[in-house]
Amino acid sequence: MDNNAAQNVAEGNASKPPKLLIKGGKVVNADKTENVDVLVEDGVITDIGYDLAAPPGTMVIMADGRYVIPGGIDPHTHLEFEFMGTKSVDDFYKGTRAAIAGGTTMVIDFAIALPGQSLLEVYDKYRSMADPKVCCDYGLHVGITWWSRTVSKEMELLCAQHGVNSFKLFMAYKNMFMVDDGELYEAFARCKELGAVAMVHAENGHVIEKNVHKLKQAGVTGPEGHEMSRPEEVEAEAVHRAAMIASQTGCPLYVVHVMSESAAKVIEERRNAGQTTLFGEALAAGLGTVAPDGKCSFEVAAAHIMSPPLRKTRSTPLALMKALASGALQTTGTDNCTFNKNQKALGKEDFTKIPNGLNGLEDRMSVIWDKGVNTDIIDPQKFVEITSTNVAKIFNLYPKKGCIEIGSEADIVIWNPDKSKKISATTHNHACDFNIFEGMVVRGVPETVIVKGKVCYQHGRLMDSKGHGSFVPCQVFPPHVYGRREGKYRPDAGDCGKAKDTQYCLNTLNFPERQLLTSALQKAAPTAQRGCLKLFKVSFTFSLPLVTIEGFIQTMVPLYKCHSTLISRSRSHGHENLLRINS
Ligand SMILES: NC(=O)NCCC(=O)O
Ligand SMILES: [Zn+2]
Ligand SMILES: [Zn+2]
Repeated sequence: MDNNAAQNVAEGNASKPPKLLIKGGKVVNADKTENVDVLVEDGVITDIGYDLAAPPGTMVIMADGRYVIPGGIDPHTHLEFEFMGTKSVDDFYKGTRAAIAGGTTMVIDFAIALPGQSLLEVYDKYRSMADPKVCCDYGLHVGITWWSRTVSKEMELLCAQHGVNSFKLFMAYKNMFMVDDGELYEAFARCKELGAVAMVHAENGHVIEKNVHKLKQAGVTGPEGHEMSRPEEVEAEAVHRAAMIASQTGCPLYVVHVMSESAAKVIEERRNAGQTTLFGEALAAGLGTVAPDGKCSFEVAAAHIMSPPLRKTRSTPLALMKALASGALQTTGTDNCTFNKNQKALGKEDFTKIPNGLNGLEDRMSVIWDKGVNTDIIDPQKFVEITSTNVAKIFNLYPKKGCIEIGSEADIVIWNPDKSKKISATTHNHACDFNIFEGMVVRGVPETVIVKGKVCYQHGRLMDSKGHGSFVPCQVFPPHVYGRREGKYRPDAGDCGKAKDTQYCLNTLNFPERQLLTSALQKAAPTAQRGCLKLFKVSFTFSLPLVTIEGFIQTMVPLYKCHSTLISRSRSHGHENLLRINS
């Protein structure tokens, strides 16, 4: 490194980040691992290759023996969130600082409008809280807790003018955030029209209310009542219901904080049945720990309370990790929503008043590496996929984020798989006074964290990065979710009249997409015959998202035991969009 570059890094506040050359590391993307060097200029990756030379003024970072991975993207945080009569203590400064210390270089937070409140107003409020102080980039999901024509219109404005492409609906928190099935339907249908991703907090709020009432009648007021009131099936039922409504509206659905094996199973089953735009997110908390046993103090029990609850079942973390490994779940977040002990004490006499939420933002990457990679359940590529790439794809940030490619933003982590750390509230960078992973020793830590080309963390030291991050607009119609579109999306296009023989014009097939695709494939299948390897060929014209169809066919075709499947787009048959499967 030359003198100027060295001084910039030492000060940590250079206005223009120096050029960086990361040498000797193993670059891991979700789809490949290569021993290559990475050159960064002006916050962007400008070259990747063998033995790259350092241009003048370049800071060279040696990464021998370490992995070079895309910075983590946490799709689920609640920073300075006003909730249950108090406010989460990690604000956009402390929270994003803690994120960087753990190898996360972007967060997506939730701007949640209260019933009757304008979505635009709450969005503006979040922008003004976050913009001046975020240390890394951030995006916003908007929470919808009521339904009206105004809400519908504001969703459109948020998508068209404000860089929002995802909306969260709540099936729990009755009388606070909860919407009913009709409102879910309206919101999902609107998301589909706008090309947005619907998100859901899936728990049955009515059943929880009844259970709370029964528990209180029986004299249960302590924190143990929380999990008792929200058993696994209460979560699983809501996941199923939300997925069904998403299917009926044709809307992609992202289930946040999947906390139980039963809920993960519902997602897996529906995906296997063809609902391939159903996505599920596990949390660091659910992967790394379980609910404490009943003998612990109020303080400890309350600190672990979130919704859906951390499960007592000791097999849950492993089951969730396996669900990520198999692709049944796709992403990991944290739901970082931190409260101090004095805030948790609001529920000392009544468990329903304990503010729901816990930490994870700083520890997510190491906890998942330790519980997933070190145990051989996932490999480093899968780690990258579930901590960064899939989030970038689902929320349309890819390939700007979520990968190490030429042209991508330089959000890069040099990951030391051999170094360990002991997690503790006494040393963490969060604002809260408790850490649910207290005492856990994790092997695999970030050594250097580069955010948009600036070294923001190195060897345990955080550089001052207040305001270094910025808001990242997320565009609608993520190709990963809605398919690759050319021109205008045509959800209502009619039969083109050109489909012949084994061709089915899917323009005529609207809802429910899955059943219609199934029967179309079944009609094509006789030439293949169930269970044999005979060739068959079928072409579809479609107005549906390509990814939906590709994903569907990839799950369907093996049912017919076809030898191999090639799916390609063709324009040669006079169909604007022709999907051909050769098997
Ligand atoms: N999850 C939780 O307990 N707190 C944050 C709000 C939410 O995501 O439901
Ligand atoms: Zn939630
Ligand atoms: Zn949340």
